[in-house]
This record gives sequence, C-alpha cells and structure tokens, in this order.
Amino acid sequence: MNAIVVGTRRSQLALTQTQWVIDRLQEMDPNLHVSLEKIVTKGDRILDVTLSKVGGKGLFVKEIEQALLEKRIDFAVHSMKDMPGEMPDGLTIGAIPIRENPHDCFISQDGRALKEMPAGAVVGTSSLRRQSQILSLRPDLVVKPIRGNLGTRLDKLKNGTFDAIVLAVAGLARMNMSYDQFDELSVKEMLPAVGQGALAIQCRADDAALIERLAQINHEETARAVQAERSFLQSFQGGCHLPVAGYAEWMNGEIQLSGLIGDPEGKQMIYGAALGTDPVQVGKKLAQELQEQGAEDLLDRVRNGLVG
Ligand SMILES: NCc1[nH]cc(CCC(=O)O)c1CC(=O)O
Repeated sequence: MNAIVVGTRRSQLALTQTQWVIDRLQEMDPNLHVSLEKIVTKGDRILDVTLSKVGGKGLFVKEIEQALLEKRIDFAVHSMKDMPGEMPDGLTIGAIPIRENPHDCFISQDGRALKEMPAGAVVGTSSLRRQSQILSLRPDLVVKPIRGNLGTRLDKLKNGTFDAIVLAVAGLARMNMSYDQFDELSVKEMLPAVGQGALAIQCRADDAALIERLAQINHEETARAVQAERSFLQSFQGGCHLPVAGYAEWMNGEIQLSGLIGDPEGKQMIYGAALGTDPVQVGKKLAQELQEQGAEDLLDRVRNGLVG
C-alpha cells in the first residue's frame, strides 16, 4: 500500500506547500506514490468580502475535512494559521513540519518602509490583527480591506489600488518570490498570527501507517511552539477573526510566548508574555495574564462592533 491521496486547495500557495510536503515524504521513501486531489473551499469562493465579516470558522478547511472523513483523500496540508481550534472527531494533525519565517512584511509600491510612508497612504490588509498593529504604529495611515490570493494582492499593489500591503513572509518565501524592497517587520512592530509560517498536516486519527510516516517530518520544536500559541488563542472565543496575535520561541530550553490583543483602530493594546516548558500551560498562563489586563472586555467591544 504505497499510494496515498493528498487533498489540496487550488491556490498557488496551497499547491506549493502540498508539493513541499510530498517532496519531504518522498525523500524518506522514494517508492511512495502520491496523487493530488484538488478541492475548492468556501474561503476560495468568497472573493470580495472581508473574511472577518463573513465570520464562520475554518473557511478554508471544512470541505477538506469532509473529504478526509469520507476517505476521498488521506491527508491534507494546511497553513496552520487557517486551522480552527477544534477539529472534527476522527481527524488529527499527523505532523507539523519545521516553521518558515514567521514574520509579516510591509510591501509598498515605491519601496518605502512602514516608517517612511506619507500620511494618508492606503494600506491593504483584511486582517484585524495587522490593521490594529499598523494603526497603532502609524495612526495617520488608512487601512482598507484586500482579498484574493498572493498573486492577486500583489497585482492590486502594482496597479495602484493600494500604496502598500502587508503579507506573511512565509507565503512569499515558499513561492520563491523575493522582494528586495520589502520591509520585514520585527515581532515588536508586528506580532505574528498564531501558527503563522507553520504547516499542519491533517489526516484520519486511525490511519496508523500514515501517522507513522508523517511523524518523520514532524518538527518537535515547531509543534510545541505552535501548541502554546494555539492554547493561548483557544482561550478566546472566535479567536482567528479577532485582532489577536501570538508567537512562541524557544529560549534556553523554555517556550517564550508573547501575545497581544488590540482594537481595530490600534488605540488600545493589551500585551503580555509567559515562559514555561508545558505548551498548553504556557498558553493558558498568558491568556490569564491578558484577561487580568481586561482582554475580554476589549474583545467584547470588538465583537459587538463586528456585528453592526
Ligand atoms: N490568511 C491567508 C494566509 N494563510 C497562510 C498564509 C501564508 C503564510 C503562513 O503560512 O502563515 C496566508 C497569506 C498571508 O497571510 O499573507
């Protein structure tokens, strides 16, 4: 039994990430045969609306999870960032490979850095997390929603719809798009999204043979860092559509987790950090710390604003 079916979205990034995983698996076993099954998800069909307004969890993963449960596919490669906190019964994350660059980058039309933009410049992003942090640093800029895959977003930058956009470095790096003129933002300027730069390989929980295979490309440090970030995020309802950031790094054998909750206007920021060796506990500890600083209150106000 050496033939495996992998499900993937059709976007260039999804295809590239999936191929990267297939390559790693075939390095381990040159006889492994993998075939691709392309799946269109709800998130791919919604093009013109800001995702945070659509609500709904896991717009990019639901159809894929269905295909896994129905055994039409055996595994799927997701951006960890797009994975909802909860997973249907019967599915599991079989591996989390080594993380790509977790940072965000600011790409402007004329190569200016975020600090150098003129007042009133229009920045495209549909992420409340990015919007909040951009406006906190530069309240004089204007943030407008942008949708579409990486190529579409870069086109909208080139054709002048936006003066600048913010993207994850990981997506560009995976697709070998190098921009000499991009301003890589530090975690101080722009704390990344939970799971940013990491992949999640999802499969059926009872597929022991495949799980054994996937374990070979699991990266323990990445997996535990991401676990801490997700434990933090899961303490807040509806996390992925809220202005919440979380990023964990290893420091002298311990996980150092930073987290941030902002308001969409970038006027209020609640920031904290926690240290420890148990990922789930570190996540909970940080959530607790932010709660003590009034996180739930701030998030409630954001949630109510979104409803209107
Ligand atoms: N929300 C879309 C998305 N999901 C994953 C990535 C690529 C980077 C990653 O793996 O975190 C992107 C694009 C972006 O945010 O620029």
